Amino acid sequence: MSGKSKLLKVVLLGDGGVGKSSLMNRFVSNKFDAQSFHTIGVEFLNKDVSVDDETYTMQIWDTAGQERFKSLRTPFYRGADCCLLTFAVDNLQSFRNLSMWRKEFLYYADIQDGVNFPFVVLGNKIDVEGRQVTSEEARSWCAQAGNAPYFETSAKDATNVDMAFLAAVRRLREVEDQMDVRPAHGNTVDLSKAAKSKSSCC
Ligand SMILES: Nc1nc2c(ncn2[C@@H]2O[C@H](COP(=O)(O)OP(=O)(O)OP(=O)(O)O)[C@@H](O)[C@H]2O)c(=O)[nH]1
Repeated sequence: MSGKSKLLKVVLLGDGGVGKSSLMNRFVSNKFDAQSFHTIGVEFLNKDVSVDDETYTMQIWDTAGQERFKSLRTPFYRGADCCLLTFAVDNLQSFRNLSMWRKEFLYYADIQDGVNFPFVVLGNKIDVEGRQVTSEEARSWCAQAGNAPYFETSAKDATNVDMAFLAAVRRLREVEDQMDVRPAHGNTVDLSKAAKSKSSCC
């Protein structure tokens, strides 16, 4: 791939054990380790991709989901271009914690406009029996969280893994396109008022 690809920082978040490292390894190296160890802090891997004729280097940051590693992972959220919020469909608590993960990300990444940030949600381990979260429940959570795209994945058998990561790039492009066409109310300077205030000043 040419040296012109854009670098995208993608952060993977979710409870410990939901399969974040396994998803990253499946996507980047097409490998799966049934004995995957918990991540300590963060790790990252790069993968070059092509989406709608544009090339990108996805820099995927895999974070440690366990609570005790919070202070090690949060400094890495700043500058993220997209965030993959991950839970395991056989673990209800990991689904309930999605709101907490979204909030933690927005706070430490210092992002005010969460609705317009490109999140993608992954319900992983769909190959496992004993599902505790339905697709409808997951979709309805995504709808109220800025309409984040939702994918049901299996890092084990590779179901939808590529699609979910590439969706993060597409979501980012969509959000950027929306921002481009939206009038910039917050930054608009009313020149007539500016002129008035200047004339009344000292
Ligand atoms: N059956 C099945 N097992 C999976 C899948 N994804 C991950 N696992 C297993 O789940 C366990 C935890 O996976 P990890 O990828 O280490 O989870 P993690 O989210 O990175 O965990 P932390 O590093 O603690 O945050 C490992 O034993 C994996 O082999 C999947 O899609 N299906």
